[in-house]
Amino acid sequence: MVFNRIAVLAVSKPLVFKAEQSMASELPTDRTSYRRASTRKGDIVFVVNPKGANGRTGKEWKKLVPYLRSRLDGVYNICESFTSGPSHAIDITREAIREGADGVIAVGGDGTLHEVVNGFFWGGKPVAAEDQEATHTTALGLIPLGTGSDFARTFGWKNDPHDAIERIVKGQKSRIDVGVINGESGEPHYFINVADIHLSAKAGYYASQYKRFGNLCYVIGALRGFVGHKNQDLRIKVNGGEWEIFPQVTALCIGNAKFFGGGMKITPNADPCSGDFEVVILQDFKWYDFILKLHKLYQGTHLAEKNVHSRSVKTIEVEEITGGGSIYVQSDGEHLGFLPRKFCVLPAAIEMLC
Ligand SMILES: Nc1ncnc2c1ncn2[C@@H]1O[C@H](COP(=O)(O)OP(=O)(O)OP(=O)(O)O)[C@@H](O)[C@H]1O
Repeated sequence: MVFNRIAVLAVSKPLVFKAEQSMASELPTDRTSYRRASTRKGDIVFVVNPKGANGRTGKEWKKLVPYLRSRLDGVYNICESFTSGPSHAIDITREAIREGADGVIAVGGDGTLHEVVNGFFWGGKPVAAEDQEATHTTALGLIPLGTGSDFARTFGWKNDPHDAIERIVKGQKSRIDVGVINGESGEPHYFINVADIHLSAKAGYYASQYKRFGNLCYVIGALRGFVGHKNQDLRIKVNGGEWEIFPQVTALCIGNAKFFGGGMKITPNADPCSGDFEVVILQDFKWYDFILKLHKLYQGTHLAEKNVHSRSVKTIEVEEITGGGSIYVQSDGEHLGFLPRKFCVLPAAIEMLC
């Protein structure tokens, strides 16, 4: 894989912190990545999606930099790297880990976090520092500045970047689980929040086209998702057991954490430190069920409904019974393709600043 290089911005003397100056209105045209600062104070790499939340992330980040500098200067080298487009955060993260960064912080929404998490892996294995003598691992961090920022909700984190910086300063870490998704071919794909199938995934696919409307994008996405929607019979295999048939599935959601779709508590018992996913299957929902039961989905009280099934799993395979690969799959709000897919939990796979 070829990496191009982007500016490295470090606060430590003699290096000059250039974060404010670099926040140009134009993005760098070359796709470049993180390079380690020369002093060995410990590097924290901030992977900033300037286009997150319809450009709000870039503006908020610019305002945040002086505060960040005041809180972290003297403790860490602060390195910032702006993403130039989709998937760039993956490359930046891999390079930062190989170079021995102490932390990689996703600055943006769940999509940016998702890409940073994918950067912790390569070729089906965790990425490691090139320096064989490195004694630390790279921790994942998050400054939630996206449209939905659903992952942060599980931890009860407010959408306040100053709080997020305090978490980085405190340096308290927990190991959290990551989900891995395998398809019929290709590289495994990783997720940290919720992976979901069918109507919700189709709605998410459309919602991503309306992010300029803020949280309203999820309503628009759901309305568009309903057009032509049909509940489908699906076959699932849990923890390597027997295949089971679930008729008339509206959506199947695999939660490593609890929230998706801009605050819906879809998998209310999921816990990213548990070593298990919570799987929630909605069956035979009609459009009016969403109107009548929407408040329950937001409160996480929908599990008591008779056509909602929930269970704790370590692996789940999902297939269509009939049909030709038209059932949408998304992970962490990012479109991933279509069924079939296999989802496995990787317990305690990443150390997170939380
Ligand atoms: N420079 C860029 N220009 C355009 N798109 C980008 C750029 N960098 C990253 N992206 C893409 O932007 C998408 C959305 O980013 P992000 O998740 O940060 O914000 P959001 O969608 O507003 O928030 P949320 O996912 O929490 O709703 C990601 O899928 C990512 O691939």
